[in-house]
Amino acid sequence: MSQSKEQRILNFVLQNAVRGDPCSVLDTIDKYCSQKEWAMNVGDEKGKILDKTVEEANPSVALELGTYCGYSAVRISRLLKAGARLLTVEFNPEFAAIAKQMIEFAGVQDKVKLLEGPSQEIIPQLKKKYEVDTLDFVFLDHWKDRYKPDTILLQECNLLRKGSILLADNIIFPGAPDFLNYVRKSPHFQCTNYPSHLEYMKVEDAMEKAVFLG
Ligand SMILES: O=C(NCCc1nnc(-c2ccc3[nH]cnc3c2)[nH]1)c1cc(-c2ccc(F)cc2)cc(O)c1O
Ligand SMILES: [Mg+2]
Repeated sequence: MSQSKEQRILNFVLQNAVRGDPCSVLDTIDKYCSQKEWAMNVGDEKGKILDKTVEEANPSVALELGTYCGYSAVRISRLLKAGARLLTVEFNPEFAAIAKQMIEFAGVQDKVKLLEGPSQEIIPQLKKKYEVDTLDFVFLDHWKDRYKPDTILLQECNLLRKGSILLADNIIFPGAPDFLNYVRKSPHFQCTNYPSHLEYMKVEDAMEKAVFLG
């Protein structure tokens, strides 16, 4: 059976990156996906916006929706303080299996918990099953039509507190228009737009930060 693109990305990392070095893993994925095969990692340009937002949040508990190959899970967890943790949700079992190996190779497995399943099922379990009180940071990078319903679900489950920071990828391409409309019109969010480009391409994209006001 021919290998998947995601398996080829993982193999390239296993053969070319430095085990236990998150930056080397990120650089190696970016090298492969810019030179050989495009893939939907957040990439280095938007990754720098992600870095700044994670540093601003300095989260004890962070949530990522949409693990994919684990690029942003490695990117986020490399910045977490001692004792802090990232919960990352992946729906696709093949992606989850690749991400698990990527996270372990990067050496950040002690900071990351990979949860397999649909976000709408996992979010309501976070408090009781995963011992979450509230989330300090949320990175939305999963199916774009899930951003708005999952943001509403996070509020309904009392998982956000005054100052919780949400960062959403792909605001322009593929786009998440209902989410953007919702957070920008809501009195409960203070929004900031960060123009950028689609990973590994010259195509316009953007990220949106939405701070929960309580
Ligand atoms: O679809 C994307 N990302 C989503 C992957 C995912 N990985 N995991 C999930 C999940 C996880 C739990 C879920 N629970 C319920 N749905 C779920 C979906 N979704 C995506 C697509 C593009 C893109 C750009 C240009 C193109 F021409 C084609 C594509 C760019 C990006 O930066 C993306 O992030
Ligand atoms: Mg994305």
